[in-house]
Amino acid sequence: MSNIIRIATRKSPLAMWQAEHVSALLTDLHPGLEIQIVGMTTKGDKILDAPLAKVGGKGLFVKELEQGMLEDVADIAVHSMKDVPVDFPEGLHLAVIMDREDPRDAFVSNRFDDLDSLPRGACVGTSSLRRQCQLADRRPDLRIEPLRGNVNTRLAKLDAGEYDAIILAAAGLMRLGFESRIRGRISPEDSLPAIGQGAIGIECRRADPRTNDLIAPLHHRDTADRVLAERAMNARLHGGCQVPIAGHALIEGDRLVLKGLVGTPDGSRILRAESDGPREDWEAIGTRVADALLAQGAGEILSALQEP
Ligand SMILES: NCc1[nH]cc(CCC(=O)O)c1CC(=O)O
Repeated sequence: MSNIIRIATRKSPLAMWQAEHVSALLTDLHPGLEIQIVGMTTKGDKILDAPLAKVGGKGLFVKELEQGMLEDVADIAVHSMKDVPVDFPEGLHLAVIMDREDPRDAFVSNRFDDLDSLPRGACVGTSSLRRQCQLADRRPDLRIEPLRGNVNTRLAKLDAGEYDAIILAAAGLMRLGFESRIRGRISPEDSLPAIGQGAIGIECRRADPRTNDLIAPLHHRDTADRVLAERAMNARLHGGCQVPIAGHALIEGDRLVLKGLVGTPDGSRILRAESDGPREDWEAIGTRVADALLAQGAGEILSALQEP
């Protein structure tokens, strides 16, 4: 056992790519280490017709992987940080946050160059309340239609003519070799990215020093400080479910700057806040941005959305 690391992952092409990526980095770091990839189907992969916000939110994609580590059928789980809930089950922790890919949203279309070129009333696919809210604010005339499924499925639906354009994370497209499908990257001013977007995290058992030591070199401090600030904001704002919240941090020298946003799905209200401070104060910065949003009424917006 001592020379093997078992990676729990979802079986979607993006999740598999990310697991293989971590596998390749670990075998480079530790020659002789053997990696086994344990593919799992999560509840979130099975329920494809309902909006995620309605069926229980993001945790649906990680619970089975966490169970695998607790039951010792896997040693680590590789996640898109965007999909990782704020809290971890007893005994597990987020050991590593890896170097971030482009965190921006991407505009993907076969006919149009960017948001501004879309004709009045054009149909745009996204199931993310965060993207929907910012899109509706900028272009209230657009028809925004739900779009679920993995990245490959979403591209296929665009190609089948179901939408004039779709919005996806640039990171997922780049990882899967679809960079050429990106017509434009949407600036954070126009679409503030999701908390953790573009970053990969590795979760493992706390009481497993061997595994923690083996993966530690994959930790990327700049990305970690940024993503932890974004997550601290999220923790203060609510907890779990899928809601129109965006958070994006940058490092400038030894300072960390965090922008946050909460809005209504129809874009009729959008609250924004920003704060900065020494990078090691990521938690306080995240909390400050959340408090500034709450002072503007974010609590009412979020609780209205979470009512059954
Ligand atoms: N919600 C699914 C998901 N989780 C992570 C990514 C993209 C990769 C990343 O953010 O690291 C995607 C697809 C998308 O939003 O287009």
